[in-house]
Amino acid sequence: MARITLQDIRHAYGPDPQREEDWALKKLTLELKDGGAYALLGPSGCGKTTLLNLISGLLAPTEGRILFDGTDITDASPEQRNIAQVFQFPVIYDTMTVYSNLAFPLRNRGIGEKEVDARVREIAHMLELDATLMKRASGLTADGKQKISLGRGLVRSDVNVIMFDEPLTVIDPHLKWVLRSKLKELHHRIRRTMIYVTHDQTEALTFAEQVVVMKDGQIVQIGTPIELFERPQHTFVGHFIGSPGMNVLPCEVKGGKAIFAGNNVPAFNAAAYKGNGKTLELGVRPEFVRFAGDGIPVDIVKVADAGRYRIVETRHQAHSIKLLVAEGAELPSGQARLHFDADHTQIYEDGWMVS
Ligand SMILES: Nc1ncnc2c1ncn2[C@@H]1O[C@H](COP(=O)(O)OP(=O)(O)OP(=O)(O)O)[C@@H](O)[C@H]1O
Repeated sequence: MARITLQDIRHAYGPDPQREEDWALKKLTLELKDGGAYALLGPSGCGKTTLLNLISGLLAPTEGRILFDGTDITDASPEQRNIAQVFQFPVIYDTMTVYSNLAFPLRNRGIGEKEVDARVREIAHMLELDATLMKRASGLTADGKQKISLGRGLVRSDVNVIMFDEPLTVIDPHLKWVLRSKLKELHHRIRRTMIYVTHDQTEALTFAEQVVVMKDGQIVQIGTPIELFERPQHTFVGHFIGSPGMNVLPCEVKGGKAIFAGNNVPAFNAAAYKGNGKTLELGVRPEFVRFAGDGIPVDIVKVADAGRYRIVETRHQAHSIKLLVAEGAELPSGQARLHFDADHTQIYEDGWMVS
């Protein structure tokens, strides 16, 4: 296991990067704790795979250093870094049995058969592969084959880090949630440093203790699922995480008070605003908006059933504001007034939360 440090890392694929957009990964410093469960989360093209490949050694950074437990491994090969990787698609030997596939990474390192057998059976049991252990891998479904890939990634106990790159893509939707929770459980049991790359917020939030949210080659926030929900440091995090995402509304701040379309809106960090950023916005998640006797006047434009609650879309002038209302709770019709929970209403300056 290892603590992973990325020091002033930057990466460009082309030669001679000049402009900001030439960098696939903008300058970042990041420390991943020994034994932590991390997710790299962000939309396609934000730099997740680039970051993962820099850690695994498939790519050499244009700038900066990478350390494992304080030792500089920037120039070390992927083999020297001692990493296990699970990819989007199964990487297995079709002609071998499930058992031999799982045993392979261990036998390859000269581990004794007694230990091989114990590890293989333990991992197979965790992944519910016991019944198929002596079957040929070729006979398994795509789900089953990907479980073998996961098992091969998890079976060694001497790796510095286990990396998962969108590992559940080929998994049937109904099995996805089973494996998501299984991986979390596995992390609790084996406590290896794990990095999980995904663009799916549910996967990231279920698996990780710390989620690294990325956008345009930059890290916009690192936090626990609760921190990302309660205190998005950037409007992008507010939008990207949550369903529906955070309401982001234009505002002004005067004398330490936020004003949205002529309405005073208490916001927990309004008094901290001192700058003169180009864009000022307030953010409040639909979970922290409620109907009230007085407050911002709105028209109700749409109600969508989402199971245990309804998503109500309202409009104030040209601005859409969404809120969640519990199933069975009474809904006003036509017009209503909204109250934002001040502790969960925050001001953003040029996209970043004012602090
Ligand atoms: N081999 C390459 N050569 C040139 N540019 C690349 C290369 N690989 C990635 N890029 C560019 O670097 C940026 C980051 O890509 P990266 O694959 O790291 O993003 P990602 O978040 O993993 O996306 P996805 O989820 O689609 O895999 C993108 O603009 C991409 O076009």
